[in-house]
Amino acid sequence: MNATSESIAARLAAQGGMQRLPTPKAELFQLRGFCPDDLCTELIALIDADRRPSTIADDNGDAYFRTSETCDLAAHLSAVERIETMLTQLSSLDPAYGEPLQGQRYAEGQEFKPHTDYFTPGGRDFQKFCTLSGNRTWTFMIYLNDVAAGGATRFRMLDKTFQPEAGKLLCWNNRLPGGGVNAATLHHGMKVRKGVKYVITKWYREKPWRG
Ligand SMILES: O=C(O)CCC(=O)C(=O)O
Ligand SMILES: [Fe+2]
Repeated sequence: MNATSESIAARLAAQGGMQRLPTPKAELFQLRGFCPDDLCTELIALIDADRRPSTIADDNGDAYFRTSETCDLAAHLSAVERIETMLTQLSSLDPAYGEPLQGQRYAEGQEFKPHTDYFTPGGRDFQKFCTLSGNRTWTFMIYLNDVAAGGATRFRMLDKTFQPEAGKLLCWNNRLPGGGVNAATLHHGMKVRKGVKYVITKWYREKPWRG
Protein backbone atom coordinates (compact mmCIF):
# COMPACT_ATOMS: atom_id res chain seq x y z
CA MET A 1 0.00 0.00 0.00
CA ASN A 2 1.07 3.52 -0.68
CA ALA A 3 -0.25 4.86 2.60
CA THR A 4 -1.31 3.24 5.84
CA SER A 5 -4.96 2.48 6.39
CA GLU A 6 -4.83 4.63 9.52
CA SER A 7 -3.69 7.66 7.58
CA ILE A 8 -6.41 7.16 4.95
CA ALA A 9 -9.13 6.93 7.58
CA ALA A 10 -7.76 9.97 9.39
CA ARG A 11 -7.69 11.94 6.17
CA LEU A 12 -11.25 10.96 5.32
CA ALA A 13 -12.45 11.81 8.82
CA ALA A 14 -10.96 15.29 8.48
CA GLN A 15 -12.99 16.16 5.37
CA GLY A 16 -15.84 18.60 5.92
CA GLY A 17 -19.20 16.84 6.19
CA MET A 18 -17.69 13.37 6.43
CA GLN A 19 -19.52 11.09 8.89
CA ARG A 20 -17.90 7.96 10.27
CA LEU A 21 -20.14 5.09 11.32
CA PRO A 22 -19.65 4.87 15.09
CA THR A 23 -18.39 1.30 15.34
CA PRO A 24 -15.03 -0.29 16.07
CA LYS A 25 -15.88 -3.12 13.65
CA ALA A 26 -15.02 -1.32 10.41
CA GLU A 27 -13.81 1.97 8.96
CA LEU A 28 -16.88 3.16 7.07
CA PHE A 29 -17.76 6.71 6.09
CA GLN A 30 -20.59 8.62 4.44
CA LEU A 31 -20.42 12.01 2.76
CA ARG A 32 -23.60 13.60 1.48
CA GLY A 33 -23.56 15.84 -1.57
CA PHE A 34 -20.13 14.71 -2.72
CA CYS A 35 -20.93 14.39 -6.42
CA PRO A 36 -22.61 17.47 -7.95
CA ASP A 37 -25.92 17.01 -9.77
CA ASP A 38 -24.56 17.78 -13.24
CA LEU A 39 -21.84 15.17 -12.85
CA CYS A 40 -24.33 12.58 -11.57
CA THR A 41 -26.44 13.23 -14.68
CA GLU A 42 -23.45 12.83 -17.01
CA LEU A 43 -22.35 9.59 -15.35
CA ILE A 44 -25.89 8.16 -15.53
CA ALA A 45 -25.97 8.88 -19.28
CA LEU A 46 -22.65 7.08 -19.75
CA ILE A 47 -23.92 4.03 -17.83
CA ASP A 48 -27.16 3.94 -19.82
CA ALA A 49 -25.25 4.09 -23.09
CA ASP A 50 -22.96 1.13 -22.50
CA ARG A 51 -23.93 -1.62 -20.07
CA ARG A 52 -23.52 -5.38 -19.80
CA PRO A 53 -24.77 -7.98 -17.30
CA SER A 54 -22.86 -7.76 -14.01
CA THR A 55 -20.60 -10.65 -13.01
CA ILE A 56 -19.40 -12.09 -9.71
CA ALA A 57 -16.33 -13.88 -8.36
CA ASP A 58 -16.63 -17.29 -6.65
CA ASP A 59 -19.91 -18.02 -8.46
CA ASN A 60 -22.15 -19.95 -6.06
CA GLY A 61 -24.59 -21.14 -8.69
CA ASP A 62 -27.26 -18.60 -7.79
CA ALA A 63 -28.20 -16.97 -11.10
CA TYR A 64 -30.05 -14.28 -9.18
CA PHE A 65 -27.12 -13.31 -6.92
CA ARG A 66 -26.24 -10.16 -8.85
CA THR A 67 -28.91 -9.22 -11.35
CA SER A 68 -27.77 -5.67 -12.16
CA GLU A 69 -25.89 -4.34 -15.17
CA THR A 70 -22.35 -2.96 -15.16
CA CYS A 71 -20.60 -0.33 -17.26
CA ASP A 72 -16.83 0.09 -17.61
CA LEU A 73 -16.21 3.81 -17.53
CA ALA A 74 -13.31 4.79 -19.78
CA ALA A 75 -10.69 6.91 -18.01
CA HIS A 76 -10.37 9.45 -20.83
CA LEU A 77 -13.99 10.63 -20.61
CA SER A 78 -14.21 14.09 -19.05
CA ALA A 79 -16.89 13.12 -16.52
CA VAL A 80 -14.79 10.16 -15.45
CA GLU A 81 -11.64 12.28 -15.14
CA ARG A 82 -13.56 14.77 -13.04
CA ILE A 83 -14.89 12.28 -10.49
CA GLU A 84 -11.57 10.39 -10.37
CA THR A 85 -9.77 13.63 -9.51
CA MET A 86 -12.30 14.40 -6.79
CA LEU A 87 -11.84 10.93 -5.30
CA THR A 88 -8.07 11.19 -5.33
CA GLN A 89 -8.17 14.58 -3.62
CA LEU A 90 -10.58 13.26 -1.01
CA SER A 91 -8.75 10.08 -0.06
CA SER A 92 -5.13 10.70 -1.05
CA LEU A 93 -5.03 7.09 -2.29
CA ASP A 94 -2.59 6.71 -5.17
CA PRO A 95 -4.68 6.42 -8.37
CA ALA A 96 -2.21 3.83 -9.67
CA TYR A 97 -3.73 1.40 -7.12
CA GLY A 98 -7.27 1.95 -8.41
CA GLU A 99 -9.24 -0.32 -10.70
CA PRO A 100 -10.97 1.41 -13.61
CA LEU A 101 -14.17 3.12 -12.50
CA GLN A 102 -17.36 1.10 -12.93
CA GLY A 103 -21.02 2.05 -13.09
CA GLN A 104 -23.84 -0.19 -11.87
CA ARG A 105 -27.45 0.04 -12.92
CA TYR A 106 -30.33 -1.71 -11.14
CA ALA A 107 -33.75 -1.87 -12.74
CA GLU A 108 -36.82 -2.68 -10.67
CA GLY A 109 -36.38 -6.04 -8.95
CA GLN A 110 -32.61 -6.14 -9.40
CA GLU A 111 -30.13 -6.49 -6.54
CA PHE A 112 -26.67 -7.59 -5.47
CA LYS A 113 -27.10 -10.11 -2.66
CA PRO A 114 -24.89 -10.03 0.47
CA HIS A 115 -21.23 -10.16 -0.53
CA THR A 116 -17.85 -8.71 0.28
CA ASP A 117 -15.86 -6.58 -2.12
CA TYR A 118 -12.60 -8.32 -1.20
CA PHE A 119 -11.88 -11.65 -2.85
CA THR A 120 -12.05 -14.46 -0.32
CA PRO A 121 -8.57 -15.81 0.44
CA GLY A 122 -8.64 -19.47 -0.51
CA GLY A 123 -11.71 -18.95 -2.68
CA ARG A 124 -11.89 -20.50 -6.14
CA ASP A 125 -11.27 -17.21 -7.96
CA PHE A 126 -8.71 -15.73 -5.59
CA GLN A 127 -5.66 -16.44 -7.76
CA LYS A 128 -7.40 -15.27 -10.90
CA PHE A 129 -8.32 -11.88 -9.47
CA CYS A 130 -5.52 -11.22 -7.00
CA THR A 131 -2.26 -12.53 -8.44
CA LEU A 132 -1.25 -9.35 -10.23
CA SER A 133 -2.64 -6.52 -8.12
CA GLY A 134 -3.40 -8.08 -4.75
CA ASN A 135 -6.74 -7.96 -2.99
CA ARG A 136 -9.11 -5.02 -2.75
CA THR A 137 -8.46 -2.51 0.02
CA TRP A 138 -10.86 0.46 -0.05
CA THR A 139 -14.25 0.75 -1.74
CA PHE A 140 -15.67 4.12 -2.80
CA MET A 141 -19.26 4.05 -3.99
CA ILE A 142 -21.42 6.98 -5.02
CA TYR A 143 -25.19 6.94 -5.45
CA LEU A 144 -26.02 8.92 -8.58
CA ASN A 145 -29.77 9.30 -8.08
CA ASP A 146 -32.62 9.14 -5.61
CA VAL A 147 -34.56 5.89 -5.95
CA ALA A 148 -38.35 5.92 -5.66
CA ALA A 149 -38.35 2.80 -3.43
CA GLY A 150 -35.84 0.18 -2.34
CA GLY A 151 -32.21 -0.03 -3.43
CA ALA A 152 -30.65 0.59 -0.02
CA THR A 153 -27.24 -0.83 0.88
CA ARG A 154 -27.39 -2.97 3.99
CA PHE A 155 -24.38 -3.88 6.15
CA ARG A 156 -26.02 -6.47 8.36
CA MET A 157 -23.01 -7.17 10.56
CA LEU A 158 -22.76 -3.45 11.30
CA ASP A 159 -26.52 -3.12 11.75
CA LYS A 160 -26.63 -0.23 9.30
CA THR A 161 -28.58 0.46 6.11
CA PHE A 162 -27.81 3.36 3.78
CA GLN A 163 -30.50 4.82 1.54
CA PRO A 164 -29.61 5.84 -2.00
CA GLU A 165 -29.41 9.63 -2.34
CA ALA A 166 -28.06 11.51 -5.38
CA GLY A 167 -24.44 12.51 -4.86
CA LYS A 168 -23.88 10.60 -1.60
CA LEU A 169 -20.55 8.83 -1.18
CA LEU A 170 -19.98 5.73 0.93
CA CYS A 171 -16.47 4.47 1.47
CA TRP A 172 -15.04 1.73 3.61
CA ASN A 173 -11.89 -0.21 4.31
CA ASN A 174 -12.30 -3.87 3.39
CA ARG A 175 -9.34 -4.81 5.57
CA LEU A 176 -8.63 -5.09 9.27
CA PRO A 177 -5.84 -3.05 10.88
CA GLY A 178 -3.54 -6.10 10.68
CA GLY A 179 -4.10 -6.43 6.92
CA GLY A 180 -6.50 -9.39 6.87
CA VAL A 181 -9.93 -9.10 5.28
CA ASN A 182 -12.77 -7.64 7.35
CA ALA A 183 -15.82 -9.91 7.21
CA ALA A 184 -17.92 -7.21 8.90
CA THR A 185 -17.94 -5.30 5.59
CA LEU A 186 -20.46 -7.80 4.17
CA HIS A 187 -23.13 -5.78 2.36
CA HIS A 188 -26.27 -6.19 0.28
CA GLY A 189 -27.34 -3.94 -2.59
CA MET A 190 -31.04 -4.48 -1.87
CA LYS A 191 -33.74 -4.88 -4.48
CA VAL A 192 -34.95 -1.77 -6.21
CA ARG A 193 -38.72 -1.73 -5.67
CA LYS A 194 -39.62 1.27 -7.80
CA GLY A 195 -37.55 3.23 -10.30
CA VAL A 196 -33.96 2.65 -11.38
CA LYS A 197 -30.80 2.91 -9.29
CA TYR A 198 -27.39 4.05 -10.51
CA VAL A 199 -24.10 3.94 -8.60
CA ILE A 200 -20.44 4.18 -9.44
CA THR A 201 -17.85 2.04 -7.73
CA LYS A 202 -14.13 2.58 -7.36
CA TRP A 203 -12.02 -0.14 -5.81
CA TYR A 204 -8.40 0.08 -4.73
CA ARG A 205 -5.86 -2.75 -4.55
CA GLU A 206 -2.92 -3.73 -2.38
CA LYS A 207 -0.57 -3.24 -5.32
CA PRO A 208 -0.68 -1.04 -8.43
CA TRP A 209 -3.49 -2.10 -10.75
CA ARG A 210 -2.27 -4.32 -13.59
CA GLY A 211 -5.56 -5.31 -15.20
O1 LIG B 1 -25.56 -1.07 -5.12
C1 LIG B 1 -25.24 -1.17 -3.94
O2 LIG B 1 -25.89 -0.65 -3.05
C2 LIG B 1 -24.02 -1.94 -3.60
C3 LIG B 1 -23.11 -2.18 -4.77
C4 LIG B 1 -21.99 -3.09 -4.41
O3 LIG B 1 -21.92 -3.57 -3.33
C5 LIG B 1 -20.93 -3.41 -5.37
O4 LIG B 1 -21.03 -3.01 -6.55
O5 LIG B 1 -19.96 -4.07 -4.97
FE1 LIG C 1 -20.06 -4.50 -2.99
